[in-house]
Amino acid sequence: MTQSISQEVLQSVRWAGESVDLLDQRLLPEETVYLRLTTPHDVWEAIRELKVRGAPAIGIAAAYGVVLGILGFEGNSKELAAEVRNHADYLATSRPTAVNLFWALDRMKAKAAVLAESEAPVSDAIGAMIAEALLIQSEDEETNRLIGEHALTLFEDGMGVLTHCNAGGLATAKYGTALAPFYLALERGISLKVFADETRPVLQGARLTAFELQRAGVDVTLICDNMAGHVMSKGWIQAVIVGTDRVAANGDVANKIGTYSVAVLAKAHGIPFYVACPLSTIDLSTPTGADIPIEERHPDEVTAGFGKRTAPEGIAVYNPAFDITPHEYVTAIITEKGIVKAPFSEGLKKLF
Ligand SMILES: CSC[C@H]1O[C@H](OP(=O)(O)O)[C@H](O)[C@@H]1O
Repeated sequence: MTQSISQEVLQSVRWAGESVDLLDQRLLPEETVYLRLTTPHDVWEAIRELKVRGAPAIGIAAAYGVVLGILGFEGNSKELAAEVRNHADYLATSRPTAVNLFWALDRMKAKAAVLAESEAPVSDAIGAMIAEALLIQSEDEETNRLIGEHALTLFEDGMGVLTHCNAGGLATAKYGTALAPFYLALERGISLKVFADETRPVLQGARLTAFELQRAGVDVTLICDNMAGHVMSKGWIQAVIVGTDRVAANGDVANKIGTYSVAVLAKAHGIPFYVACPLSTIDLSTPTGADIPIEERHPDEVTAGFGKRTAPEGIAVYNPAFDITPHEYVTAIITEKGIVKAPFSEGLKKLF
């Protein structure tokens, strides 16, 4: 059951003791509404319907979704581990591309397995599972701050930086990945001019990145996706930085649809193209971008987004939510452990 409650802090997701408070990002920027989620299905639906979105935020929400499924569980810790696996496997069906969803769920299953081995009393085991989900969220906050520090070394005062989609605080526990350096730059008096692609069809750039950055006081200019090449040709962009939903072992990057086009334009203009992500988004078990499942979403996102029909009824629609940027177009991958440059296969392995 979900209900709306008011909240001051603009945090994408928060554990509330026996429920999850989740910011309904579909309603931003006009409305700030927190939903109170109480079941794993509530969380599954929130992820599927983009009430919560962004790879790390999805993983955090899913971890809490597992916890919601085991509150009050009666049995032993081995039976609890089986219950955790059931809820995790269900939540894993919500969206296919962001590896953080599976990374977080695997981490919760592994924790439950350790607790089962130790034959911990089930009430202690449930407490430990709650603590693990909270740790996933708190670690992500610190990770993003470190990503921001490393990314900021790549930017100079007065630079124009373009970003695509939303890889900010709303997509993570806090700060964001690609947007983290913008917040740090502001704190340190380094002036960056950010250009945010609106990012059709769901407009995460217009509705979320522009909202987040404007609210923080960052110099941000909103552009339509088809303007990226134009602003680059005018010399207004000295770097591009984006988030990602999954980095393959060879450095190929899955990210919001339109990212590949931006990467090709950046290369054509000799502009560095940076990808910011935590290690939890790097998937060494996926060899290349061709092996990353690309989510296809409902045609209405394209033809009737936000309630206004903008195409004829029944028109054929192709609506992939992500695309793959080959590693050849990536200048560097910025993580909490530092900046990785080509050859990515070697550099990424060394992070672990
Ligand atoms: C920091 S991960 C952000 C990443 O997730 C977004 O996808 P979605 O809004 O569909 O969850 C987009 O690809 C962002 O770059």
